Amino acid sequence: MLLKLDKVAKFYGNRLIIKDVSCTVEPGTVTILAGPNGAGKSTLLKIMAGLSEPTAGEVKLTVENDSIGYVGHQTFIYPDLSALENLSFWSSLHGQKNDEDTLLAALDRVELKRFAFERAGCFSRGMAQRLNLARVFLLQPSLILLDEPGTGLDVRSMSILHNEIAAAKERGAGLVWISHSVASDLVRADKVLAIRDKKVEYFGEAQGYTPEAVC
Ligand SMILES: Nc1ncnc2c1ncn2[C@@H]1O[C@H](COP(=O)(O)OP(=O)(O)OP(=O)(O)O)[C@@H](O)[C@H]1O
Repeated sequence: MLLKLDKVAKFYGNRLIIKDVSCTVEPGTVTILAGPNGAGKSTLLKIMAGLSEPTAGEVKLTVENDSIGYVGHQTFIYPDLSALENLSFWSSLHGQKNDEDTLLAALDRVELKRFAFERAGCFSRGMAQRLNLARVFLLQPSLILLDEPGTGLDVRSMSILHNEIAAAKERGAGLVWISHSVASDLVRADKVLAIRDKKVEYFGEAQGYTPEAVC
């Protein structure tokens, strides 16, 4: 087990967002986090990432903070640095020293190798999003938390994302993924955690989940 939530609740001020959320994330699995707009998916993912404290309940992690990769709505890319410098900087922040070949290979995986020495500030939204994915997947985290990582990606880039998700799962990472296309991404998932009306409506095998019933 990589992560366990036990009866997690979150209030913003006096407003209850989610309550009684219990689930586990196992190595080598993909869990889709589903639910309607405003259900509290991003809030829950931030709690899993340790970026937000639950108001009640427990979050148990068996991995170090450095082994959590989080892709939120912001890309955390430095516009004045090149793509390569961004990856190098990010690696060093996490105590990793990657040589140029490794960084170029990471850029190649997201089809940005030929832009390696260009300022990231000039990148299109999709390119920035792909660089952001390279940044997270490069570090090979044990737990990967993805908040709508497909936003701004075209069909080809979506397949890059799907390949990275599959490769991370293959090497034993546990992934929690807020997808904006739950119905089509179910085939890529092992489990679904669906939130509705502030609580868990479904936590179980992806095969047994019917998106229409929840969203
Ligand atoms: N920092 C915050 N302070 C106060 N309220 C917040 C904060 N962050 C989120 N909320 C509120 O909490 C609720 C859940 O938001 P959240 O972003 O977690 O939902 P979501 O399921 O990810 O939504 P979406 O599918 O639209 O991205 C929303 O009503 C939102 O306005």
